[in-house]
Amino acid sequence: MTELLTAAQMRAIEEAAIASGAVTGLELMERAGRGVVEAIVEEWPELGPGCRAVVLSGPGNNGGDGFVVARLLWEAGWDVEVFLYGDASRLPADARVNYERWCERGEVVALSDETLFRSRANTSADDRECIVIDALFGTGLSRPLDRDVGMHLSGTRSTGSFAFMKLVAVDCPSGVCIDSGRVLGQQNVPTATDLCVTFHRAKIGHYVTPLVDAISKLVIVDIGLEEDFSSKISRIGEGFGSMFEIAAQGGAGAIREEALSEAMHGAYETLAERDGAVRLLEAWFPDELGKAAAIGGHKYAHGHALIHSGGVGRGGAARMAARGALRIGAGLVTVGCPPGALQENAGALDAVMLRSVADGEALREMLGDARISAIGIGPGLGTGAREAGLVRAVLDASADAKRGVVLDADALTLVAQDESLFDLCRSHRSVVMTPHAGEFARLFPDIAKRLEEQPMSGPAYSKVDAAREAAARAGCVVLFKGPDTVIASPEGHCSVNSAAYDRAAPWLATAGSGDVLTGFIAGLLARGFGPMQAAETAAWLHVECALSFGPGLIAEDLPEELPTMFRALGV
Ligand SMILES: NC(=O)C1=CN([C@@H]2O[C@H](COP(=O)(O)OP(=O)(O)OC[C@H]3O[C@@H](n4cnc5c(N)ncnc54)[C@H](OP(=O)(O)O)[C@@H]3O)[C@@H](O)[C@H]2O)[C@@H](O)CC1
Ligand SMILES: [K+]
Repeated sequence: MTELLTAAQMRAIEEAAIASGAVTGLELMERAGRGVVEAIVEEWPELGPGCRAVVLSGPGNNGGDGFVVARLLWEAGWDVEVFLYGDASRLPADARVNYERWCERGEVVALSDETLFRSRANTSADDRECIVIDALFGTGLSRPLDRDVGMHLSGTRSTGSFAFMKLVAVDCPSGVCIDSGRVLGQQNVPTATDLCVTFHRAKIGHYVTPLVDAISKLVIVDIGLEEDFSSKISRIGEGFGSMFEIAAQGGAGAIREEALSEAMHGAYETLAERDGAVRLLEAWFPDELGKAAAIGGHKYAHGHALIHSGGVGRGGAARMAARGALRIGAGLVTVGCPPGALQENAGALDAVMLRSVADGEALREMLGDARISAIGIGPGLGTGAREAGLVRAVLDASADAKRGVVLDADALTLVAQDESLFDLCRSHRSVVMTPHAGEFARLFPDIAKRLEEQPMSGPAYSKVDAAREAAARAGCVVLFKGPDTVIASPEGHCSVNSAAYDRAAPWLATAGSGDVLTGFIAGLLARGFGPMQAAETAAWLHVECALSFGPGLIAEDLPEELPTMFRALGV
């Protein structure tokens, strides 16, 4: 599990590293540029001397990285053209040094339609492979791109004149706010990018839509910023300014590392409770899985999950959820259904038990059994008055009990329709809501609207912000679904479970896969996992199971893949 950074956190890490005297900005820029070139060579080993590169550099340090890339490719025998958007005399110091180093080797052309067109015209008479390096803007983008710059960038993409064109973004595709993954201004889709090379750590925007959908491959280059040092700072967030002031008082000239770490420690202590970090659930294994598996004894020691089903002909979703809850390790799982659906369910269930539950009253009575340690309700449920009564009973009868509840699908629609149910969620200690985008908009219409508004300045409001705000408002863990699932707790803890890049599993978008996720969460809640932990672990395993099974997956395969996963994980 790693932390995703914001642009401000990344800047703070770089500034602190430079201020500590451990490294200079120029060295970091050299390492960044070298990292981009190495990533290009690794991605396209067939390219090399004689190939063409068009470098688009911007007015800040992202442009500086571009000049380094230009020089290193040129030294490797590539045919390099460099365009600058902005005024060379106003480049920041390190970018300026690299601009001058490039000028000893080649020309810098002012970026315009006309100059770029001339380059393209050359290319069309020339069928050599070409790489375009987007080093216009990185983490310093503060406002929308001028229309013409946006056109230059998307123009390189849409032109037919490049024989073999690959677009490589330095740090991030230009025009995107890296905190949110959203484009500033009117153009609302980031330019499709073949390879994005970022530095030290991925940023939040790399893992959420729309940016995550626009990048084919993300490479993270280690530019030597020390791990421990940065993990402390990334937690500090906004406290960094004052921390730096404290540290600066500690010495004349260069800030000593001891003073810095002391100041960091102080700031960390003050801000630890807020924990603004966003975790990426990738290549991650929750220790709790192993610990919980080690509990021996009676089946009740592993919890009892109740999954509530809809009426006749609507029970498949609950049965799949129940199978998920059982496979993930709940000691017992019961499907509760209306009396009329008993026969249908009985014919389709074996290890999962079955109970007839007529209405909310009957459910309340059943929940007098404190051994029922988790409930999943919503998939295939229906949205009538009887079903609203069931959801009310679940929330009422579980608020004081140590019982986790997962609300999904129709249960979320019912909560969105009835403020008194929403209030019950707020007063409950362990509810997990699992909305997809449509359900999210029904539950939190104003938040969804804010997420849709086109941002004009950064940092823009992101899916992470939306999930956090929703969780705080609902007093529940909110698992906001998608290939970029964001999970947030009311206390502000937040993680992203990505199904992108190396974990892309498009076949997971199959009917019923969300129902299985509900079952996974309910099963883990039954086993005693806390709501955040259950949601994170279930979401992570859900993608792992899909990756392990591969294409052709249907929802029923997901629970059946868990034993393979557990064996691979050594659980
Ligand atoms: N720091 C380090 O040590 C390292 C940094 N590294 C690299 O630096 C990058 C960050 O550099 P950066 O902070 O200079 O920001 P960058 O994205 O180049 O742009 C800032 C400039 O653009 C301007 N500007 C903004 N929006 C604009 C717009 N819409 N249209 C026009 N202008 C606009 C803005 O002007 P202003 O907003 O101040 O008016 C400012 O002049 C980072 O992504 C990474 O690639 C690596 O080398 C590793 C070491
Ligand atoms: K860029």
